[in-house]
Amino acid sequence: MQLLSSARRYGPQAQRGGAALPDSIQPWSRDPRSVRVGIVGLGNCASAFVQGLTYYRDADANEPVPGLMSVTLGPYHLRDVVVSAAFDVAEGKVGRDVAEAIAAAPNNTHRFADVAPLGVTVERGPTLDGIGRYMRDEIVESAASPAPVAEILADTRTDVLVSWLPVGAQRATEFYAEQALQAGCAFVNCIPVFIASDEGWRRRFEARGLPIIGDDIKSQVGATILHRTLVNLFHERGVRLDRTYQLNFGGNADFLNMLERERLASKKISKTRAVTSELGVPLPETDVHVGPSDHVPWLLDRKWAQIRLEGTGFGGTPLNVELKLEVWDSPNAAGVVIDAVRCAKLALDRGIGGALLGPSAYFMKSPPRQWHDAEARERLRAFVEAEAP
Ligand SMILES: O=P(O)(O)OC[C@H]1O[C@@H](O)[C@H](O)[C@@H](O)[C@@H]1O
Repeated sequence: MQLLSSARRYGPQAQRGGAALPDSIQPWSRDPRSVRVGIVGLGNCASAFVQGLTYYRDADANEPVPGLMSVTLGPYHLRDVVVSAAFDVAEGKVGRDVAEAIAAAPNNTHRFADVAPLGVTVERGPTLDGIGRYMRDEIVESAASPAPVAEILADTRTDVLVSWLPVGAQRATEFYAEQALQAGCAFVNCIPVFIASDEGWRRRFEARGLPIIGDDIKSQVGATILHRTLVNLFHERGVRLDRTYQLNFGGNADFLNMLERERLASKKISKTRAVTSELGVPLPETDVHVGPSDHVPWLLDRKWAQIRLEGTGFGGTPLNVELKLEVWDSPNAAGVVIDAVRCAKLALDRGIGGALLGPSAYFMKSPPRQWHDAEARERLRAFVEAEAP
């Protein structure tokens, strides 16, 4: 796809690196048959997402397909999701076709599809706080100057902007949320920076009539949903939970980046709240430990989670659960995002703006409103079937 010149639309001062962006870009007519997705951050998660679009292209909507929650969602088959724009900061990715960029270092996820060139070139986004201390050794920053993001989103008629920025990228996340608002895109925030769960941001998306789903992706069968399910089970079956931990380690850039403890504040809050929100009776903070724990390079994009729950059962007897989860981290999250972007597009189609509560609760660890996963799933169904926002 040829990106149209932004100069044509807004004049020279709005070109690459230029300052003046319009307050908002006029809405263009959206294609009712496709979901056009802009990607921020061409890391492992984006790789799994893009590979999935190829891998499941011909999935049969009439039978269950291993690995997929939904082949079709509303009117959209998975093959209706197309990549319209992409942004990164790494020299090995900027200026390349998306299909090539997803294979570039330090990406190290499982390769399960041969992706043909998409005709979409990765644009240079601004770096801001997007490269952590430990990532500086892994990433050579592109020498290109930053592209005018909002204008590219508008020119490429992007419906939904998805953020897969690294943990701790507060300013970069806010920058892209702002660009989505200006360009008229829905926003799906997969990282633990509070946007959908922040009232101020939520109001701004509502005022612009743009949907937002966030924050912090909850994997298909990942550490968070497993831990939540067990905590809820203890409660429902009358076992008192006394203390619990969830230790996560893996070999991808996410885990390397998270060795920088200062970047972790919002991640720990997000993961911990996702678990403690399932508690029937609150526990002292000292008895709950949930978070990323270490980087083990040879695990590549695999994530291992060690989860323990210690409780008190009938007659005061101890009842403990110890489990280990082994997953490929990014493919485990990608399918969830393929559903999230289709929900965001459905909301655009229906003229619904602001936070999508049911989808956010089902897909994300830190939604604006938490529900148990079974209820969130029911609310998601009601949203897709147009019974509720
Ligand atoms: O397995 P969980 O707890 O649902 O979390 C998984 C996701 O958490 C996100 O914060 C990571 O950036 C993703 O890479 C990861 O897949």
